[in-house]
Amino acid sequence: MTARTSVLADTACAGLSALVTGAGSGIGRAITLRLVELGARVTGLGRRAETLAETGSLAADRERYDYEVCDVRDTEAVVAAVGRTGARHGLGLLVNNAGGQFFAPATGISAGGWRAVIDLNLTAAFTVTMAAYPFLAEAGGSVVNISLSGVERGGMGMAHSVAARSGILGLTRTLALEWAKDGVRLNCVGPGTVLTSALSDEAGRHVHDNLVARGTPMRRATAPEEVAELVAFLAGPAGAMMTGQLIQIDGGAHLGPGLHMLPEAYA
Ligand SMILES: CCCCCCC/C=C/C(=O)SCCNC(=O)CCNC(=O)[C@H](O)C(C)(C)COP(=O)(O)OP(=O)(O)OC[C@H]1O[C@@H](n2cnc3c(N)ncnc32)[C@H](O)[C@@H]1OP(=O)(O)O
Ligand SMILES: NC(=O)C1=CN([C@@H]2O[C@H](COP(=O)(O)OP(=O)(O)OC[C@H]3O[C@@H](n4cnc5c(N)ncnc54)[C@H](OP(=O)(O)O)[C@@H]3O)[C@@H](O)[C@H]2O)C=CC1
Repeated sequence: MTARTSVLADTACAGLSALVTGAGSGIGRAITLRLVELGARVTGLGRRAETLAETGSLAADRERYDYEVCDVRDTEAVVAAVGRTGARHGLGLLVNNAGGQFFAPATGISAGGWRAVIDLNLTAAFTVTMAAYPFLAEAGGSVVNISLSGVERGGMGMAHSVAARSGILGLTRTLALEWAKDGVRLNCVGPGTVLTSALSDEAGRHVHDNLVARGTPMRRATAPEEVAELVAFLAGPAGAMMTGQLIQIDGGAHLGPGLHMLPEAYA
């Protein structure tokens, strides 16, 4: 079965100003393109100008997209980029999507490797969210943090990343409580296997042979556009009473054998 992803009204995000980290590829690009298509204006963040610009060339309306080159692990750069974006356009939605990790058993993760993944997947999201807060509070906006399917059960080969994303879940729920008074909502979306080139490059055949065929009860990958539709839903009026949630979009992977990055998990 293939994915039918476009279910929202054409103007579902009209008037929304959004910031998407990692907008130059994969899931972040799909989210950006869908938000623009639904009427939002989006600033993309990432380290590579070329890929960020390419996202703009694919957008339904290039006038409603711009980008900032910024390493989200660089606090000063984040504060400046988010400040410029908020001052220019306001901020009704932040999507913390930039992230990633290498796959290794915990015994293969050095102190430096641990730090790199925690910095990218936990600390950077905290930094971006804090920089965005004044603008989100002004707009009564929301945050969507891109997490992992099965983050609450664990995943072999992902100790650093699961630890970071579990931290994000705790942060999401705590800020959902603290910022409800400002009308700011925060949610997590946990994709299962999404066939982006980043994943294929890192995991090769393991993706189809194990993650999809054995780890996913519905036996297919999640399309990036399906993740994008869910993010748009959460950002718009239909999501107005949803906060502090983790929504898994993974074909049931978190209920079945789960997704693991060490092939021995499926032996
Ligand atoms: C609950 C389970 C769910 C499972 C399903 C979820 C499937 C998930 C899919 C995805 O996330 S798709 C995206 C996949 N692609 C990526 O994730 C690639 C992204 N990688 C990166 O962004 C970077 O490699 C990094 C991980 C952020 C590291 O970047 P950095 O520039 O900081 O790296 P380095 O300076 O090169 O190295 C820092 C440190 O890390 C060690 N290291 C790097 N790679 C490996 C490796 N393959 N194995 C072991 N260690 C590694 C490196 O040696 C350095 O450590 P020290 O030398 O300082 O000790
Ligand atoms: N693909 C999958 O199956 C799944 C993915 N995820 C998560 O979804 C998110 C997107 O993944 P996916 O689209 O597959 O992967 P990609 O590698 O395509 O996307 C990651 C994006 O983040 C950006 N990025 C990485 N590091 C930094 C940084 N330090 N500063 C700014 N931007 C950065 C990259 O751009 P640039 O290099 O230009 O900076 C890139 O555009 C990640 O958090 C990933 O872990 C979760 C579950 C499953």
